[in-house]
Amino acid sequence: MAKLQVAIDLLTTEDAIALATKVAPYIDIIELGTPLIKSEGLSVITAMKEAFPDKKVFADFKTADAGALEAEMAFKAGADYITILGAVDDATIAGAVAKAKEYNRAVVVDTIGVADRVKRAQEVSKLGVEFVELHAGLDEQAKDGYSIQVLIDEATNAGVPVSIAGGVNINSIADVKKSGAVVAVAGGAIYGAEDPAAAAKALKEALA
Ligand SMILES: O=C(CO)[C@H](O)[C@H](O)COP(=O)(O)O
Repeated sequence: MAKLQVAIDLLTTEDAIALATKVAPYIDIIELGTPLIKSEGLSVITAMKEAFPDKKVFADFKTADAGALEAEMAFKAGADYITILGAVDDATIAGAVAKAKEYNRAVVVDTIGVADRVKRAQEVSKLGVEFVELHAGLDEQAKDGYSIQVLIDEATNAGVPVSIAGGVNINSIADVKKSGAVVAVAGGAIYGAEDPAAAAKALKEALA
């Protein structure tokens, strides 16, 4: 069954932990968004892992260089996963993967900004990453004509383990599931909901 990842794009540790507390029963992976980590620093990773030791904590670093160094920072702070950008040199991804092996953690490649996401997903999968995030970021989603269907079609054809991120919600979750993605990432559909727990529960049930 595909896992459900909540992307916490809030700005304080307090708000992030409060949200995670509400949705934890329905969530497999807790993602600390890039703005949250920039706002609070590495301490938010440590606080989240201490609060939820049984959940996977995903640090959305979106690292562009110094993969080994940044991976070590994330893993030492308590992260189970770090994201490295797919648009960068293979050496950056390979450096992070080597560190992940040392710490028994994992690397996820984020394809935000990559023109051919499927081709890059297939390439970086050979470097030993856990899975590849087929991702349309918040700015891309805000553009006229954006549809998550493009990510769903890409996941269906990827042939390597992928997640989908970019507007996953209750209307798209059935197609996300059908695509074979190993993880469905939902941010705004959960933290922006009037009842985040109910929203997470509905998404989790749709993946079952
Ligand atoms: O990484 C991100 C932005 O860069 C978001 O966390 C990701 O796009 C998922 O959020 P949403 O479901 O709100 O699109």
